[in-house]
Amino acid sequence: MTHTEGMLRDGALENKTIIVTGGGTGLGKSMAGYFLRLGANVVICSRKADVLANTADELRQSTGGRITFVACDVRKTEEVEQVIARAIETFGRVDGLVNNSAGNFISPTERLSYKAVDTIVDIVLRGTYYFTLALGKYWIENQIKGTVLNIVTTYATTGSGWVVPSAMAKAGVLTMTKSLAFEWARHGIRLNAIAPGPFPTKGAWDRLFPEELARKFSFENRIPLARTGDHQELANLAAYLISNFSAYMTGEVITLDGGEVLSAGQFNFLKEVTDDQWDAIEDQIKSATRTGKTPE
Ligand SMILES: CCCCCCCCCCC/C=C/C(=O)SCCNC(=O)CCNC(=O)[C@H](O)C(C)(C)COP(=O)(O)OP(=O)(O)OC[C@H]1O[C@@H](n2cnc3c(N)ncnc32)[C@H](O)[C@@H]1OP(=O)(O)O
Ligand SMILES: NC(=O)C1=CN([C@@H]2O[C@H](COP(=O)(O)OP(=O)(O)OC[C@H]3O[C@@H](n4cnc5c(N)ncnc54)[C@H](OP(=O)(O)O)[C@@H]3O)[C@@H](O)[C@H]2O)C=CC1
Repeated sequence: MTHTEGMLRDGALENKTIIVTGGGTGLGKSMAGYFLRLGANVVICSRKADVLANTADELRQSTGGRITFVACDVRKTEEVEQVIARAIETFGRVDGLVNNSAGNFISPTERLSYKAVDTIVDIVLRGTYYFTLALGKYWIENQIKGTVLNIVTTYATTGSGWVVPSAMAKAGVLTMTKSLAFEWARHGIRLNAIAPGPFPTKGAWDRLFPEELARKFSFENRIPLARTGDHQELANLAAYLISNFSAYMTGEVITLDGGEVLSAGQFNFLKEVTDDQWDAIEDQIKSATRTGKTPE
């Protein structure tokens, strides 16, 4: 068994219909593909109909699963409602939602226009709560114990410069996850989140790790486990969180980042110390301890 293999058993998502926003590309596409392999019906949506159509064809062929797509800008409530209506029309009901659509780019904040900030916040925060609110109303009215999975980021908790609109919006999504998890638990609706570290995708790399940066920074130095994530690792966790296997978990955010977020540890700079230096340091500390000991 390796980390690039599917984790859940065949049929683990049988009879579930799951909407994956931003499911035409990147991590959304990988999650959608794995959900199909586990027997789910999948609806993918985003703005680009041609990208969605190609992905739906590809995944239908590679998995033999049931998938449909609807073009939708998550910032428009009427389009969000159309996706849900089409999912119900096609598959009879909706059981799960993965809020994965996002917009982001690195920039010094003082260079941003108001519109640039609004664009990111609207896609990430507004888009997520529009979809969650619309489905929550449907689930409560129809007594369906739905599940929401929100894809956030590690800096939703730590904060981060140079991606401030995304950090503000993802933090809002995280707070919504926890708040609604409590409020809607009485309806059997669960909400959880994943905070991924770096997982190579064209969308993220073009906007957050362009060539100019890639030449200067290496993931091997940055990430304790010395690699980026594999899409299947994220899909495995997502499938678990959207499945009934996680029925007792709600309001949780799970970090999947090879330990990247732990770099704030105050003594982590000691990574640079060699074995010989440690021998000398140990001697110094022990000697200071002996000198400082109170005589018996
Ligand atoms: C050292 C190691 C670090 C490695 C890090 C690795 C990666 C870690 C990942 C961390 C977390 C990742 C989170 C993610 O969200 S990744 C997902 C990224 N994917 C996308 O963003 C896909 C969708 N994005 C887009 O479509 C566009 O990028 C955009 C969000 C901008 C939306 O496009 P749209 O066409 O709707 O908008 P406009 O082009 O009209 O732009 C709107 C305003 O924004 C201004 N803008 C756009 N880009 C920039 C820029 N680069 N800098 C400054 N301003 C920008 C644009 O000018 C518009 O404003 P104005 O009209 O006022 O000019
Ligand atoms: N890759 C990584 O390292 C990390 C990613 N993440 C998160 O993972 C998720 C997926 O990102 P990733 O796969 O890397 O990047 P992608 O760019 O591939 O995915 C973003 C998706 O969002 C869709 N989208 C953008 N704007 C809208 C909109 N207005 N309405 C509907 N859909 C929209 C895009 O499709 P379209 O353009 O057709 O609308 C695209 O499919 C995001 O939430 C991101 O924040 C978090 C941490 C790290």
